[in-house]
Amino acid sequence: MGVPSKSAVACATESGPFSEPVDGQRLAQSWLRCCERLRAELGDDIFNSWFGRIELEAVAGGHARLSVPTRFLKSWIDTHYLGHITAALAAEFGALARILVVVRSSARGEPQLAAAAVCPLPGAAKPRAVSPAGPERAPAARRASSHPAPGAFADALVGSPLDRRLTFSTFQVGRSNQLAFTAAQRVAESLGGRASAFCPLFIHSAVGLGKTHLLQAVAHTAAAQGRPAIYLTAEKFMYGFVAALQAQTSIAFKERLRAIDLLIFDDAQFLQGKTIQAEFGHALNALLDAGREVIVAADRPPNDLEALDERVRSRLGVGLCVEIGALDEPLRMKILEARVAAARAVQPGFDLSPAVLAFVARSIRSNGRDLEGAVNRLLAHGTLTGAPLTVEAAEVAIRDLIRAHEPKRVKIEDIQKLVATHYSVSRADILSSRRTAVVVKPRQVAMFLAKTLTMRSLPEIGRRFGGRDHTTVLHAVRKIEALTQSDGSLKEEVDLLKRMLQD
Ligand SMILES: Nc1ncnc2c1ncn2[C@@H]1O[C@H](COP(=O)(O)OP(=O)(O)OP(=O)(O)O)[C@@H](O)[C@H]1O
Repeated sequence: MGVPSKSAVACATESGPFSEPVDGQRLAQSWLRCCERLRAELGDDIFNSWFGRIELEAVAGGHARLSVPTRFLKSWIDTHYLGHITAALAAEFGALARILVVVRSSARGEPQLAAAAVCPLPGAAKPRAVSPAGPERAPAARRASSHPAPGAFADALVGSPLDRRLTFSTFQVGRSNQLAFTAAQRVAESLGGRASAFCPLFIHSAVGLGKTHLLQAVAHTAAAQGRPAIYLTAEKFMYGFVAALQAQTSIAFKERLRAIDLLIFDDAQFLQGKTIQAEFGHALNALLDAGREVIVAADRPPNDLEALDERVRSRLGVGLCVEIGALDEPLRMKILEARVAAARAVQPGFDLSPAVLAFVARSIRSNGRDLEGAVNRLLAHGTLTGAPLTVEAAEVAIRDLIRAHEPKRVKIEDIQKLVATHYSVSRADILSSRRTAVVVKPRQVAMFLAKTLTMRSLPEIGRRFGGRDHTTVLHAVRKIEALTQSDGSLKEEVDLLKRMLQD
């Protein structure tokens, strides 16, 4: 346990219940009692999450000054727990005119535990009586910052497993991922030095477009350099935090997390639970304030992570935010060729003709995972049949992968039903020969949708709309096309119907 520094203790001069500065020993003992009260009042979870790093620095002149390591924690305490702290301090020192929470130095390195009274870790031996003579760390604080704790806590900080194939050299670069690739490389190169200019780096994309691949590439580079970095999925973080709470080592967990140079955080969209999110925000702030490097990936940009606390979102959004776009055909081809070359290392006879490669690159547009799946299918097909792989055979082998991503087939009958319901007419009205405005408009909209959402020809659509001529259909299509250019609300209506039919 440390002693409040002389200057901190003596700085307040106003009169009040404690117009004389409280001496270090009394301060430390009183704060320990406050902590016990707060823990009893708020429960272990909340206490361990928020109060472990608060230090009572001074009580004098009717004022108390507490310090915390980050701005985030300060604002959290100010908003949520100032009343509790005020009451706990009042029980020790009588009513105080002002409670001030300040942020301690954000320089790298350990918090200045020696200069203030800190709360004990749960389960730690009670701190010895404080010596007013000089700075000395509490046994609990010493354990938190320098020794790995056993069991669940140690396991929680091992990080998520890395796939050794996911490196920068196996990542294929194209138009849609060039920026994300370059930024991730910069983060990897800046390790150990100052944080890159665009920290935190936030990478987002739809599934399977290479976020994890890039993040793990950064982690491999860090590992090769022997830097203190950790790759964590949101799931692993949540497991680690809950395990640490259960093992009553959450403060040590947080200390360890904040001692790293680089946090690589994947699948941020899965972060759930208020306490856990708050902890993540807390760790994030501590790292960023200390100039550490942070890289985060999610399936959407920070602002769209609705489940995340507003403050975490905005903190994530202050650095560089990069989207990986859909893989275009040349990039799909590069990924396929690289995969085939890797497969050949395991099975030397394996190859795909340029025609098959082109067919796969053209047909599988979804993502890297499906491209990988396609190569595995074709490899298995070749191994099992021993026959040369034609485009026709390849089509059969990967048919389900292609189908899974084809746009939903829309039926003319469904269009007619939906449009009729939307305009409050019957399907029979749409198919009838009635020419009143109330029926003509829905009929024309339905014909337009049939032409744009299905592969049917004009004559076939005419037949399906009560045996009309194809010129009638063409007229309807042109008319709705023209109207949607000038009439915004009709355009919205048609777009909505389209979305409803395609979902
Ligand atoms: N540009 C690329 N070069 C090489 N492989 C790629 C590329 N993009 C994606 N892949 C491969 O596609 C597969 C899926 O990629 P990854 O897991 O990185 O996607 P993700 O964006 O993290 O997806 P999710 O959102 O589902 O987590 C991996 O095997 C990865 O190696």
